[in-house]
Amino acid sequence: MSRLQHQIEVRVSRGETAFIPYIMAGDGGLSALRERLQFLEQAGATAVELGIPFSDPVADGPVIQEAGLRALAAGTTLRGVLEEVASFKEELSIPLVIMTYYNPVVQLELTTFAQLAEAAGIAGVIVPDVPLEESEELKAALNDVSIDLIQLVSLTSPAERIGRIAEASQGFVYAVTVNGITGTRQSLPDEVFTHLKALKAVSPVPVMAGFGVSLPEHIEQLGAVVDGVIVGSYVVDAFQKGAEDTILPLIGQALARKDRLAVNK
Ligand SMILES: O=P(O)(O)OC[C@@H](O)[C@@H](O)c1c[nH]c2ccccc12
Repeated sequence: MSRLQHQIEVRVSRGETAFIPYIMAGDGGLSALRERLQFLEQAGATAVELGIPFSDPVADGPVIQEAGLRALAAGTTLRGVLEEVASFKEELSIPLVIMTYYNPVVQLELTTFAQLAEAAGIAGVIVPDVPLEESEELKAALNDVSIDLIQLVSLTSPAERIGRIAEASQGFVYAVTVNGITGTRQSLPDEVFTHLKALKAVSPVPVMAGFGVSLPEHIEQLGAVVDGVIVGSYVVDAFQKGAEDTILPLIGQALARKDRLAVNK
């Protein structure tokens, strides 16, 4: 079974909400990566989504875009990140998910990417600009080395498409809770919860909700309907300010057991 799916299910079976922070690889220099990953593992993250900087990040909001620019200025490349992770992977026990646009993958070549990712112990890959219909080749290359290809689903897609995406997704399915770009915000619209429940009901893999999650309340509310949350901009901003301790209350909320009676009903 998928390592990612297993880790998420372990957390959920304990009554927790799975928590996947996103960080931009190479922000703060590639040498900061190892320490940041260790910090997140020790703090209780379920897995980490590791972003690869790219010059044209169409889905990224301003915080992630700026982190990407800093990482690019520091000379960060997809190959460099994977080689760096390979050098310390034994020290980490939580799974890593690479988030990259397709262009850097194509430049590296699909099979080289898959081999380097395998050598780095990567568990899953997210490529937001490869739609389901065009993902076969990428999926085959990754599955050859036992790496999951995670699909993103927009909650406003037709029900039939949502079902197909969840069926095809491996490790978990990434539920995008806002139309638009990444970034923090105050409250989650009501219809998000209705859509998430519908997705959860049809998905054979765990459902992780991301985009705009930045407060403990968001995690409490989302944890009641899905398996976990992904937090990007808040985490990237915290590391950049040297204020990573402000991530701890979010992880604390995710680790707090939900009311078991309610959950088991
Ligand atoms: O930053 P937010 O709103 O917390 O959302 C997570 C997001 O940043 C991360 O998962 C991500 C960064 N870039 C992406 C591009 C597409 C999908 C997802 C992402």
